[in-house]
Amino acid sequence: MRITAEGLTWSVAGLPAPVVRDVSVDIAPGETVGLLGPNGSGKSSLLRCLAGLRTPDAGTVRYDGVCVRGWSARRIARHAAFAEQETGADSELRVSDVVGLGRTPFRDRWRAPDATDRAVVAAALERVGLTALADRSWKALSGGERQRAHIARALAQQPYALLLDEPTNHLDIRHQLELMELLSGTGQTVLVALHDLSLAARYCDRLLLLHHGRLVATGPPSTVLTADRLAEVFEVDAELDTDAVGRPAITYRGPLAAEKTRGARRQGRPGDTAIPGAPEAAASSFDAPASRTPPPAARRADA
Ligand SMILES: Nc1ncnc2c1ncn2[C@@H]1O[C@H](COP(=O)(O)OP(=O)(O)OP(=O)(O)O)[C@@H](O)[C@H]1O
Repeated sequence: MRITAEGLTWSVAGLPAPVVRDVSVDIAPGETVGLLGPNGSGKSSLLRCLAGLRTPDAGTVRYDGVCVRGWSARRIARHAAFAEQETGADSELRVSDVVGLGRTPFRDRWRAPDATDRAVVAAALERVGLTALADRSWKALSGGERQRAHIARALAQQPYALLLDEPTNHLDIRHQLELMELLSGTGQTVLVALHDLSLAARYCDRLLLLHHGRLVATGPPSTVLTADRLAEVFEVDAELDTDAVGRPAITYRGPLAAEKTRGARRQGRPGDTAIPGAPEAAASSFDAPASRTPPPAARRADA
């Protein structure tokens, strides 16, 4: 499924500037796109706008060219699954019940899960390596296990697109790598917010870089991740090299000294139009490559 947004702006009353500011993106079917940006740059808010959980003040979100404004949550959920950073841990449910919530958009309200639902849930648990914990109480899970269960819930939704907010932040390195391999191999459209730039560089086809709510760069990892941009946006001193498969390899020397970052902060504060060093941002926002992999074929009744 292609996800496009044009001129998205989302504000919160009382804040001096919109949280998401005039963002345009075009994510091709089957693409794995990393959403990067410092804390508070608007990644979660943009994901929520794209998942229909926030109504933008301006701009449109389209799934395969159809504007989703006014769509019910159920209809959205039949197209895109959204997994948030943190959710409540007090549930009395079993792990398989939580993953089974991903089947809700396809069931009548009062119908119990059927054999298809159970098979889909079992397959999703298997894909994230949680089969052995299917009957475990949700409350008993570790943070990383819970995070993998949320991914399983999103997979059980059998969406055309996955919108994931920092899905690796509680995972050990093996599970981080496994998850990124899983995501980049699903064939679904994936937009994933990540703080780990190296993971993003290695597994994503393309990156979107947000700063103060604006999209300041988009393109393949090798063009988005440059030493200058890491200095300007993340305020770190980094050295960029190329790894054995041609992806950027980052070595961090440390945070930039305060005097070096003051200029970048001044230039990037709310109200500015764009940060220096990223003049191509607006012009290159619509550079999605042609479809790489078709969306999952056999699914279920559509909206
Ligand atoms: N409902 C809200 N009410 C008030 N402020 C909000 C709300 N939602 C987002 N913000 C503010 O908007 C900014 C962007 O938040 P958002 O969560 O989208 O950033 P983020 O890039 O996902 O950050 P992080 O990397 O820390 O998770 C933050 O300053 C946040 O405090």
